[in-house]
Amino acid sequence: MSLLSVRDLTKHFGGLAAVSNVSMEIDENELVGIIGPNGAGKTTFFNLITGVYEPSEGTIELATAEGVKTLNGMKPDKINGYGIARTFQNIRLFKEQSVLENVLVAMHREQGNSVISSLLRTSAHYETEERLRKEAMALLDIFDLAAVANEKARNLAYGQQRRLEIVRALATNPTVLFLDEPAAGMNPNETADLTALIAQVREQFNLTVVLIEHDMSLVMKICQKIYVLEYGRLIAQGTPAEIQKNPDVIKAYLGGEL
Ligand SMILES: Nc1ncnc2c1ncn2[C@@H]1O[C@H](COP(=O)(O)OP(=O)(O)OP(=O)(O)O)[C@@H](O)[C@H]1O
Repeated sequence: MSLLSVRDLTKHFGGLAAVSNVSMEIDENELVGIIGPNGAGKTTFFNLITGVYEPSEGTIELATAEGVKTLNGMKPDKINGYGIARTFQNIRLFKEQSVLENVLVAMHREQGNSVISSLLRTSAHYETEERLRKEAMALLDIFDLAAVANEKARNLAYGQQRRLEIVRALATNPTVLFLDEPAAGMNPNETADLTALIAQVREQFNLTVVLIEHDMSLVMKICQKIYVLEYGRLIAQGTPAEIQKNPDVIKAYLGGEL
């Protein structure tokens, strides 16, 4: 079986089928892009996989160390515990906390550190804290954020905040990383740097990456496989080269250049 297997996934909002009969098989270590016009159902698809919404129909299965898990109906934290992490289209940081604290909070959720052990402040607790701090700093360093570790998140430049979001997702130690428009609002240089970083961390942490992105330069450059949604339906799938010449895809983008 693939790592993530989605079958006939459907989500209705009243009379609207935001996602309609979508099936996907995503393999371990694959880098997958999901594209489509505004309102095509891309974010809803992410919300279904990550437990924000429950599917109206269909199944989502993830191969884990404990066997195949059906994710339908699971809460986001539990799904995260099985190795799926995500970022959001709109930045969701703790703006008044430092960059480092933002990462540590994400790690603590993964460690399941109890309030009691924090209160007792045992030496084991201090050792764990120190190890987590080092890991957090190492992650921040990869994303060129170590120098601003003690800054409040609100003081970071926009592109840095977007990178910090990815660090926070990585801090939960995922096997699959879902990125919702990671390059949104970035300039071409920032987008190019981010593209390289995503490819690098995928390699380094042996991750599977699924990203929604409107920036075609990023999608076409790094994705091995692209899925195209339109009005909630999957209208095409293939390699970047196949997608670029697919007539249905070109039509969906109103004849625009891909
Ligand atoms: N909670 C909700 N309640 C009602 N309708 C919703 C809800 N969430 C999404 N929709 C609708 O579902 C459809 C798909 O929205 P979605 O945000 O998934 O599209 P998208 O492809 O991510 O769009 P964009 O590229 O603009 O972010 C849209 O018509 C949207 O208005």
